[in-house]
This record gives sequence, C-alpha cells and structure tokens, in this order.
Amino acid sequence: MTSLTARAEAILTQAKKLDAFLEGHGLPYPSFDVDPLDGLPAEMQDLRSSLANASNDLRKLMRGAVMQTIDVAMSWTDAVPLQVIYHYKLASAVPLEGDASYDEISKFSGLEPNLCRRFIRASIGSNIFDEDVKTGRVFHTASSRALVTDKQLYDAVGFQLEEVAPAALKISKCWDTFGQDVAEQTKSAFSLENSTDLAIYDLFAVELERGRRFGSAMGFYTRGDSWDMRHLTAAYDWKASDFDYPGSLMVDVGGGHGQISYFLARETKHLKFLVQDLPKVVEVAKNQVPEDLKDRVEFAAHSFFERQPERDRAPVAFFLRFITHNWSDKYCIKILQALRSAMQPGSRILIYEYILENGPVKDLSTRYGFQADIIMCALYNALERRRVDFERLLEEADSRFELSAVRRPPGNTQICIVEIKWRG
Ligand SMILES: C[S@@+](CC[C@H](N)C(=O)[O-])C[C@H]1O[C@@H](n2cnc3c(N)ncnc32)[C@H](O)[C@@H]1O
Repeated sequence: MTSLTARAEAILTQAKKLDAFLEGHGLPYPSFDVDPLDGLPAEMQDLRSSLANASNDLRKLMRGAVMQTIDVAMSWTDAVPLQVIYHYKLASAVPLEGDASYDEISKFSGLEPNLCRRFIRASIGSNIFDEDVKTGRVFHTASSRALVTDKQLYDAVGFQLEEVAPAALKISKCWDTFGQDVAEQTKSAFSLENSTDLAIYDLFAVELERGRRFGSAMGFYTRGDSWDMRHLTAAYDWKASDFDYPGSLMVDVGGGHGQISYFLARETKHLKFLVQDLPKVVEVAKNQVPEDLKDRVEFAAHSFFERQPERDRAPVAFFLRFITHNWSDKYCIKILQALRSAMQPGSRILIYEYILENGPVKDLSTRYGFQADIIMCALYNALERRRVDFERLLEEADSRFELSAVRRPPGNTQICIVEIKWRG
C-alpha cells in the first residue's frame, strides 16, 4: 500500500524537475491562463505525463470510491455545457484579451442571457472560461481561448459532442435492436442516432458541413506526436535490401490522398507505391502528386473488398493504415482474403494502427486506444484490436497468413505496425 505522503512526494519530486526546466528556459509556470507545456521536448513530455498520471490517481483517491463513480456518471454535465458553448460559438463572443458581460455574449450568440450565464458558469468548473467576481464579466482561460484560435480543436469538440457522444449513448440500444454480434457499418449506434441506413462516410458525403467537420476533427487527432511519421521509420526497416530494391512495389490499400506513400517514397530509394482507394478519392488525389514523386507514386481506383489485379511480380507489401479499425471482423476477413491471390512467400501485409495492450491500461497518457475502441464501436460497429484479435482474424481469413511481428515504435506505445507474412 502506498501512503498518501509517498504519493505526494513522488508528485513533488516530478513537479520540482518540471519547474526547474521551465525556470531554466524562462517559461511561465502552467496556469489556467497560460499553457507552456505543449512545446516542451520529448523527455519533459514523459515527465509531464507521469506527473499528470500520479496527480490524477491522487485526485481520484481523494474523491473516494463512491464520488469517483458518480463523477464518471455525471461527466455529461461537463460535456453538455461545452456542447452549448460549441453550438452557440460562445467562445468567440468573448474578446481574446478582454472580457464580456453575459448580455454582450447573448447579443453576439443569440443565446438568451440566463442560458449563457448558466452554461458558462457550469463550464467554469472545468476551467473553460472564468468570471470576475466583482464585475460579473467573463474572460478567457487558455482552454476557452483555444476554442477561438484553434479551428481544428473547435471542430474536434463539435465532432465529439454532436456526432460521437449522441451515437455512443445508443450503443446498448443498437445491440438490443440488431444483436451484440452486429457487424454492419449501416446498423451502428451512429445509424440509429441518425435514423439512417447509410454508413457514416456515405452520410458525410452528402451532408457536406458534417463531412468537413469530421475531416477537420481528424486533422486535430492526427497532429499529436503519436501520429508523427518518424514513428513509421523507427518501427520498420523500409530500406532493407529485400524491400527497397529496383522494381519493388508497395500497395497502399485505402491510402486516401497518399500521404504515407509520399512520406515513404522520400525515405526510400527504389520502392514504388500504388495508392488504391475509392474512385471519387482517386479522381482528386491522382492530380495532386508532387512533381518529384511522379515516377514513384501512382493511384488506382480499387475496392479493398475486391481481389487484387493480376501482376507479373508480387508487391513486397500491402500497407493498411487506419483501415481495419473501421471494420468489424467479418469485413476485415474479406479485406485480408482479397489480398491472398497477390501474396507470395516473402510478401507481407503491414497494418499500422492502435494495438491495444492485452490487459487494462489506467494511465491518462496511454488509454486513448481504449477510448478510440469505444468510438469505433459507436460509429462503425468496429474495434481497436489486440495482437490476439489480429491472430484470430488471420486464422479465420486463411491459415497461410502468419502474424510475424508487432513492431512498436520506441516512445510511441499505442500505434504499431503489425507484420503479416504469407506461408504460401
Ligand atoms: C481512415 S481513412 C485512412 C486513409 C489512409 N490509409 C491514411 O491513413 O491516411 C480510410 C480510407 O479508406 C478508404 N475506403 C473506404 N472504403 C474503401 C473501399 N471499399 N476500398 C478502398 N478504400 C476504401 C476511404 O476512402 C479512406 O481513404
């Protein structure tokens, strides 16, 4: 058993190190008004995460077993005021470096003054906005200010609170309605919430503003360090002589606009890339290939549920980034089976996405994969997988597939490369 004093001392030791770094670099201490931490170097980010995890544990312990559970059950009372702030653009109603009365916020936003006051005051408890107790005027904190200055953050908040959260509250209803083994994207909690039998991408293709917000929110989620492409090169030897040689080809399955292929083409010497995606995506992407990569990267319309076209020589690899986590096992098996005819001994499938730990994860800094798992469930009837889940998929798809390695980039504990070989 760890004493409270020992916990607090561990926090103190870490806080002193972080303070020393900030002081040594002339940076302000973190406050609700100024956040100097995002720009810190990697080793300080590790320290910061460790301090956040330790203090979060202490906070939960001090809330106590019952209140900690009630806090979770009532977390919607933090989320809903933020949704109102998002919906009525209340953050933009307050000057970045000044203040505003509730009447002024009301005039700007069209939300009735008493509602502005109630929902902003509820959010002040989450340090989103603050209020001068003497004048009753509202001013920004670093969090509410970022809602104005960071468009991708704003869209990510809107996407979570207006798309994902309402859908996620229908997960149990989805299972009651369609069964717990429901595998279709068109019968998801998201489809129930939206009274549609369209999958999310198809709905967003016609509801353009929602589609734009989704794209912008993804921009927010993918700008974190765990998405940095350097992890790709740290986790795999793309320049190996059995990979990057004259005439070798990698197929980027569902490769979107080709960002990964462009990056890897610049990291390798000979390897060529074929980016496959749906016709409407390829139509746009094929005209945007950078001049220096025109002889290395090509695009072709191809559904990943269809057999690969015949080729004289098998590709060295099929690369799938953030594809399988959007699909239930039933469809992932189809995707894998469609690659079989193009595999030869030595060719491989590389799947790059969150690989969940086999056991539970409690740290704030590493639990995102488990949260993403619930999002996949709500939106697609899909999941984030563990190594054993991939092993099961491969066994069901074809026993000639062999999971040869899970390559975890150093320092990036969540997004990994699953390497699959073909026994032939
Ligand atoms: C989550 S995005 C990942 C894009 C890309 N791999 C990346 O990581 O940036 C999923 C991609 O799958 C594509 N997609 C969806 N259904 C497809 C299908 N049946 N065949 C091929 N691509 C498909 C989408 O158009 C989209 O580009």
